[in-house]
Amino acid sequence: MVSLALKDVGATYGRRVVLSDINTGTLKGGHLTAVIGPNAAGKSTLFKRIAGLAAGPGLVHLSDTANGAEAICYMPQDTGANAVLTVYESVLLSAKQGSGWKVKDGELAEIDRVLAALKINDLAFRGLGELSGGQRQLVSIAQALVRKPEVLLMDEPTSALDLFRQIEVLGFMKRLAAQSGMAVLIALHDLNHALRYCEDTIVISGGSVVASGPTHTVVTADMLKSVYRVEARVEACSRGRPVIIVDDSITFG
Ligand SMILES: Nc1ncnc2c1ncn2[C@@H]1O[C@H](COP(=O)(O)OP(=O)(O)OP(=O)(O)O)[C@@H](O)[C@H]1O
Repeated sequence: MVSLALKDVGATYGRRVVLSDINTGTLKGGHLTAVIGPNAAGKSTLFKRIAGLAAGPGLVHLSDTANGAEAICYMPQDTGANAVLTVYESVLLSAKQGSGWKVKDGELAEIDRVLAALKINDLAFRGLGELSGGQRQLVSIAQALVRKPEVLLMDEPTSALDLFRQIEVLGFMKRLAAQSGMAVLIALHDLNHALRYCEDTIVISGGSVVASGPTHTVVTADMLKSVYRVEARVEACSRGRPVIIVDDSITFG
């Protein structure tokens, strides 16, 4: 099963240093890791650096991969819609990326399977340009999944989805990771989703990792206060699951 580890990783845009000294333990395939932190902390930049789309020092170390650097797929936060293509064509194009244009029956069946799993098969022959924001986000997830990555970096994949689809997609990703051994890193702003679906969590603030480990040990009232500047409690709900209750924002000084 694939695993990923970051050693002294940094990222720069030109001369601007955005991330520095990012070290992680081994991030194992088979489960979801949340990457959380305030706006502009560096979450997207970290994903771009891991995917080789941003420059910087340090080592992104992949072990036990069948495909090397090709194993990594980055699903960006904002996906431009090529209005000329249908949903099906765009997903097929993504599946064929870097592997020639001959299409096998199995590949078409895989596209059908992914569209059905995300419950968007009814959109297959609609133009991308005529979709809603949430529909486009589901298509982006389909485009990433048909590439069968070993490491999938999902940048706020549920930000445009309604409540039903948020929990459907995250539950589906959790089952898929467990079945396939894929390592999934998900940038999230909804920390209750991190608590519910992600075994591990990495907290980025100001371009550095300020906490990491099993989610329930990382998402605490103290972290919410120091990193997010909110007064909050993590309490068990009536079903025994931990949930965050935010009481107030904190203004320092
Ligand atoms: N192409 C770029 N050139 C220069 N600076 C950039 C570029 N992209 C991002 N930045 C800067 O890098 C910092 C980190 O941005 P990044 O997008 O990684 O944050 P983020 O944690 O994903 O934020 P958000 O939660 O708001 O999406 C920010 O200060 C941002 O302005």
